[in-house]
Amino acid sequence: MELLGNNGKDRSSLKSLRVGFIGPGKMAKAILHGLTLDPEKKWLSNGVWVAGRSQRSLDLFVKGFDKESFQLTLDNSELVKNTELVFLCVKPFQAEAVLEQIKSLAEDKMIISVVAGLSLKKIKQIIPRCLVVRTMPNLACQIGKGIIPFALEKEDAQPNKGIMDLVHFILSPLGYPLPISEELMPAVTALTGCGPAYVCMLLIALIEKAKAYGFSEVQASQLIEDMAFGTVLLLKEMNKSPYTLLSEVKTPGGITEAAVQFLVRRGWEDILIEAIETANKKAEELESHL
Ligand SMILES: NC(=O)C1=CN([C@@H]2O[C@H](COP(=O)(O)OP(=O)(O)OC[C@H]3O[C@@H](n4cnc5c(N)ncnc54)[C@H](O)[C@@H]3O)[C@@H](O)[C@H]2O)C=CC1
Ligand SMILES: O=C(O)[C@@H]1CCC=N1
Repeated sequence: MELLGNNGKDRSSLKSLRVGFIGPGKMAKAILHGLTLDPEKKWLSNGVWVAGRSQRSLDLFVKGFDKESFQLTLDNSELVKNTELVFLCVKPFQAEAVLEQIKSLAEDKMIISVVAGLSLKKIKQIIPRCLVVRTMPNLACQIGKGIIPFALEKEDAQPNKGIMDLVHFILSPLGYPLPISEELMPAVTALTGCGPAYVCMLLIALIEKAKAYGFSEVQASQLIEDMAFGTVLLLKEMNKSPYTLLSEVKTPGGITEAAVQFLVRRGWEDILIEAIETANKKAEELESHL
């Protein structure tokens, strides 16, 4: 595959790589923002192609960016014709139709799919001669802090090392790329793909309670968001585990312990675990239907 120059080891060919996004939605925008964080700006210098279903969605997508850097199209095939690296960012049930549309033009190109439930096998069934990467990022890609588990096809038992390095190289401006085996995709979908939603639910509950105690909306948001931010930063900067920090906050016989014991009695952890299992099951079901 020419684009990969010597199995991904030759990076000089990447300088001229043209990137495209099919599906100008939330995830594509997060990835685009993430790519702009790359210090060499290598991905955007050749012009970025974006394909969508309506001109309005395309215009909204590039709002806030330098429009000159983009080629917008309503034709997915035109995008694939003009790019070497395609981020597939449509909803799961839209993906197969898109792959069928682009299949004759996508041979020998690289497709990075973020589509939940869409297997490597399914993509290769439709486009046998493309290089495909299956990922499950989260929206923190937008600020270069995403977790990006990815799976590659395996030649024999192991994925090709050169390709693995290349994928790291492409995805690293978005955060933390993590190679995993494809069987774990439903699990990471349930944990880190959906994860920002669980964190937001916790924050919303606390913000609502702060408002009920009489804090203004602005104060309540600041109190809770900064508390959460400080907590995670403390874990990271002091290399502390959540288990340790929990025991440090929880004075024996004290106030935190009263709240923690209540949560344990009410099965808070079990509820969360069941929610993750529900998401995992849903991701597996999606995979069997796509
Ligand atoms: N939102 C999230 O946090 C995450 C989403 N994903 C995956 O990313 C994918 C996209 O999700 P979102 O960005 O949230 O959805 P979205 O609805 O914001 O974006 C999908 C976009 O695809 C466009 N589209 C639909 N059919 C099309 C077609 N035939 N050709 C071109 N464009 C078409 C839609 O108009 C829309 O702009 C999904 O498959 C989802 O599983 C993965 C990880 C996290
Ligand atoms: O809710 C969803 O289906 C997608 C997958 C992970 C996050 N959003």
